[in-house]
Order: sequence, then C-alpha cells, then structure tokens
Amino acid sequence: MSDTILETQGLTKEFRGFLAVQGVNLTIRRGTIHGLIGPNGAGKTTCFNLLTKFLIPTRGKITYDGRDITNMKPAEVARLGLVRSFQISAVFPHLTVLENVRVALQRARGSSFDFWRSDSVLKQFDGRARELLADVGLTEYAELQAGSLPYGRKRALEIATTLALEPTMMLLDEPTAGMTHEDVDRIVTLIKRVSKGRTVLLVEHNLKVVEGLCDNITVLARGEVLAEGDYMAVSRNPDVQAAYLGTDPASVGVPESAAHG
Ligand SMILES: Nc1ncnc2c1ncn2[C@@H]1O[C@H](COP(=O)(O)OP(=O)(O)OP(=O)(O)O)[C@@H](O)[C@H]1O
Repeated sequence: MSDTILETQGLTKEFRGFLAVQGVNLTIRRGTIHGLIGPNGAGKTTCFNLLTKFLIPTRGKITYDGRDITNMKPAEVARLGLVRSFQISAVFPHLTVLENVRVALQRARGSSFDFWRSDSVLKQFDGRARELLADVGLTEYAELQAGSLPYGRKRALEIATTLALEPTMMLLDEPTAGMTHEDVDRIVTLIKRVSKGRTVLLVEHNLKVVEGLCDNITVLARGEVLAEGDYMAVSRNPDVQAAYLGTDPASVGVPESAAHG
C-alpha cells in the first residue's frame, strides 16, 4: 500500500478566464490530518470542491488510492471511501438525531431513502447508529429532533452521518466555522478521535485549530501552493507571513519577534 493516499498533479480550475486554482500539486499521506489554509479568495473552497468531485477541473489529474478519479462523480468516489462531510442542510430537521444517522446508514447500504420500509427493517440499523452517536458524543440527544440541536452539535451530527459511510478518507469543509470556543474544542477532540485509522483533509480558517490538529499543511494563495510543511514550518515561512499581512500576526501563530523583523 502506498504511503500517499491522495495526490493531485497540475490541478487547475478556470472560471471564465479567471484561474481560481492553478497548477496545484498536493500529496496527502495516508493516516494523517492534512490542512488546507490560505487567505480569503486563495482557492481553498474551489480546491475542496475539485477533490470531492463537485467541480470538474479544467486541467490536471487527481489520484486517490492509486486510481485516477479525475473524471469520477461524487457518488463514485464516495464508494471508494473518499467522503465529504455532509453540509448542515443535509441534516433532516424533522427527523430525530438517531433517525438522521439511520438514514445515512441506509444510504451507505445502498437502500437510499426507502422511508416506507417497515419499522423492523429500519431498526436493524439502530445498533450501529447508536454506536456512531456515542462516537461523536451525541448519545443523550438521540431522540431529539435534529432541527432543535445547538449549532455545534449539528456539526457533530454531520460528522456522524459522514462516518456512517465508513470513509477511508474524510474531507471536512471548515468544521469549526461559526462555533463558540467550547464547541471548537469539542469538535477538535472529536476530529482527532475519528481520524484514528483514517486520513482527513480539512479546509479551515481557524489557525489554532489547524495548529492543534494537522500533521501537514498546504498554504494556498491566489490559487497556487505557497508553502507546505508542518505548522511550525509554514507559520515561520516569510511568504506565508506576507500573504497573511493585514491580519493579526498572532492569528497565524507567527512569533512576535519574527513578525516584526
Ligand atoms: N463559480 C465561480 N465563478 C467565478 N469565480 C469563482 C467561482 N468560485 C470561486 N471563484 C473565485 O475564485 C477565487 C477563489 O475562491 P475560493 O472560494 O475557492 O477561495 P477560498 O480560499 O475558499 O476563499 P474564502 O476563504 O474567502 O472562502 C475567488 O476569487 C472567487 O471569487
């Protein structure tokens, strides 16, 4: 088994002549948590959507687990174990938390949205659904309507529904966006826990989160790779510091002395 699970070569996305992502070469090592960061408009979301197959690249190649997935559809790559976290909008607000995970398990088994199935058939998924809820710390919320969950708990539910697909590699888009400090800490712990035995790629704005979670980081700026390495290496890189200029140096974790010359 190769050490590299996901690789891109010359990944490029052009929107009507504008290069949102250009010539990006990514190498993501199996079993690591990899962060994709960069200032606003750097191309992170576009890159994420290319990797999850929600956008088709203009040029370049994406290889996952030794296979060329450049022209595959999201559902096809999900079957290969490369799974994007569901968006909150994919949580069914009127179903309970448990039912939401059950639906995700049904989808994973290919039984799709057969809501008309008998209760006894559905209940066979309950054991696994409760295990997943325990994994993400939602046991006590199992019978609540998903719509009434606090925001941070909804994101945890989103992770549980992603785990239902038994991903080998999870792609998380800003898992801590809009969260309170407490929720951020909880989600960081949760991501660490569920990353065991998996590979995780996350796009993240909160650099403290990146520092605490990521083994490797790719910094994008203006659609290109600006720097790569562990947190210490990229936060000390002068190009990265310059790209983040105008933001508080402390927010990139740049030591005061380095930030001021
Ligand atoms: N569908 C689109 N059509 C045209 N331009 C786009 C499209 N999607 C993104 N862009 C442009 O591509 C560039 C990169 O955008 P992208 O959203 O990928 O950056 P980002 O790093 O995720 O930014 P942010 O941190 O602000 O979310 C931006 O200049 C954006 O305006």
